[in-house]
Amino acid sequence: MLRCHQLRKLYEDHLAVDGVSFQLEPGEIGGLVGPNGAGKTTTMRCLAGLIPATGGQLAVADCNLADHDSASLTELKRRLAYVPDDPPLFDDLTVGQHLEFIGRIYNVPDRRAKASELLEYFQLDDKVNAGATTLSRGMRQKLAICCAYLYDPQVLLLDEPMTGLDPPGIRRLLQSIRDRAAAGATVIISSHLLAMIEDVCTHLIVMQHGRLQYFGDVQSLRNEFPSATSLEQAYFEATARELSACS
Ligand SMILES: Nc1ncnc2c1ncn2[C@@H]1O[C@H](COP(=O)(O)OP(=O)(O)OP(=O)(O)O)[C@@H](O)[C@H]1O
Repeated sequence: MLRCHQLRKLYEDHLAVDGVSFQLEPGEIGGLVGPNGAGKTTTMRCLAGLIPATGGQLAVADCNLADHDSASLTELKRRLAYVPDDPPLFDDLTVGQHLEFIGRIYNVPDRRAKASELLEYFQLDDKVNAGATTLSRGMRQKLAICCAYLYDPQVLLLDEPMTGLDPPGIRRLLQSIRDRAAAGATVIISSHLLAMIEDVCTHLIVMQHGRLQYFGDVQSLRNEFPSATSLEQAYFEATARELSACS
């Protein structure tokens, strides 16, 4: 379960996230969308416990992040995976060594078999001995996703996960997200590729200028924007509402 209540994040004098609230249950997939600078990555980083929130209450995978204390953060790390849009890898490790390392620190049973399965699924099996610095952009992204999946986190936060992926890679990633949710994970996927996430999301979280413009399940979205025939159209209507309210 993931609960974000009145989240605020101030960077010095810039209010990047301003009172954002939403909630997702196990099995639900939230599409986090909004223009550049809307506060999506900041929200994800707060939910992942990487940066402290300035205000609000965050409960992620049964960990209360209000105090940002180290015990909660350690427990959260066991239960959550955050894949940033430009995942940091270890330059000195090969693909296989990345998975071996993550498997060891998370104490994953059958880590070798799981790692092989993931590498095969994401068509990285022929790169098992390749150094991280020799990978293409899309391969780096796939490896980071394999590392995240290896320990079966309860909550997955994927920031622009399709960046650099080829069409088969995107298709496999989206199917894997559906499968993870069907197995009980809670997932947030942030993306500008609205047409691609449309079929996978159960909920939509629209942010703009740090504020929540819309949160609800896909059915409510259809009721809220009855004339919109696609997620993209609903997105434009949701983000235009604020502009018209300001003018
Ligand atoms: N470390 C930081 N210090 C100061 N301001 C920051 C910092 N990180 C982000 N910001 C600002 O906070 C706002 C939200 O940034 P954020 O990266 O969360 O947006 P985003 O919705 O993820 O954007 P994009 O779609 O471009 O990735 C922006 O105005 C950005 O300039």
